[in-house]
Amino acid sequence: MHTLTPPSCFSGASTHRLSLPGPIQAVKLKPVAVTRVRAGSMEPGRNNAVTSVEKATNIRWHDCPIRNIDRQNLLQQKGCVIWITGLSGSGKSTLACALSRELHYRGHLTYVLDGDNLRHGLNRDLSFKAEDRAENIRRVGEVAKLFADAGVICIASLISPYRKDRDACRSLVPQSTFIEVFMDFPLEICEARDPKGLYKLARTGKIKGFTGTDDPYEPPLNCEIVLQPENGKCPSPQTMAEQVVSYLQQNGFLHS
Ligand SMILES: Nc1ncnc2c1ncn2[C@@H]1O[C@H](COP(=O)(O)OS(=O)(=O)O)[C@@H](OP(=O)(O)O)[C@H]1O
Ligand SMILES: Nc1ncnc2c1ncn2[C@@H]1O[C@H](COP(=O)(O)OP(=O)(O)O)[C@@H](O)[C@H]1O
Repeated sequence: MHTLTPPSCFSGASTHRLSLPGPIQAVKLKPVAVTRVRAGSMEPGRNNAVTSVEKATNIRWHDCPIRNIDRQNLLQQKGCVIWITGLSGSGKSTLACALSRELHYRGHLTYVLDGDNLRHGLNRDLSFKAEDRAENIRRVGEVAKLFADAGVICIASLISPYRKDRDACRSLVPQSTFIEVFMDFPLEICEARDPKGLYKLARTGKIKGFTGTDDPYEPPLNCEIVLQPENGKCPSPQTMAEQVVSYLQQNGFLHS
């Protein structure tokens, strides 16, 4: 059982008192100026729901008295983004689940953002061309940032083939809270697994632009954790999950 400490932003600040919810007062909203994207600027063939979005201006950040540090104290952990990248079939989803389970059993709150799953909803409008992959990664990076800010250990598992897209996600969160994990397993291993039969379809030309066969994958140059075969054998998902948990422990993400 944790003791609730007052939110950090309240200490010594008599003007900042936590008030109990009272009657809701009507707030008169000022009109928000919008910049409309001209119809002519819409890209044909692309999802115009994205390109025609009205960009709001005159918007201000609204701070909330309960902050990240307060949520961290409550959860006894430091929110972070564990970004698992690698080829299809390299074991990203398997590791994400093993890690989530391992941390959950140790009493930590996690959430998995899996590329395949998100393409059923949030990212259902995106294809696999480079700009859509970039948008896919950008959106997941933003969602992961919110989870981490909520104090959650957010595990994102996506191919995320482009270095600049991954680096852009890294830059969204406080330094050291983005932990990039590279599934450094050669194409031959991933292709031999081929659990969804996608490599086979790609090799026979039935899928175009498949990562690793006819689309690029840029390995990280300087990531936090590299997982590789050992003595020609792939470590078990449990062993790899424990390696990531050790990193989290050693770097102060797990308070208890
Ligand atoms: N052309 C092409 N290239 C790569 N992958 C493909 C493609 N078409 C479909 N799939 C399936 O989509 C899954 C990858 O989705 P991601 O969102 O992780 O991809 S990306 O990060 O935007 O590159 C990927 O899942 P994983 O096998 O789990 O990686 C594939 O099952
Ligand atoms: N460490 C591992 N050792 C052996 N097989 C694995 C390992 N990790 C994953 N697999 C198997 O490899 C296949 C691909 O794993 P998956 O997690 O779906 O990869 P990805 O999400 O990168 O596409 C699955 O059939 C899975 O059971």
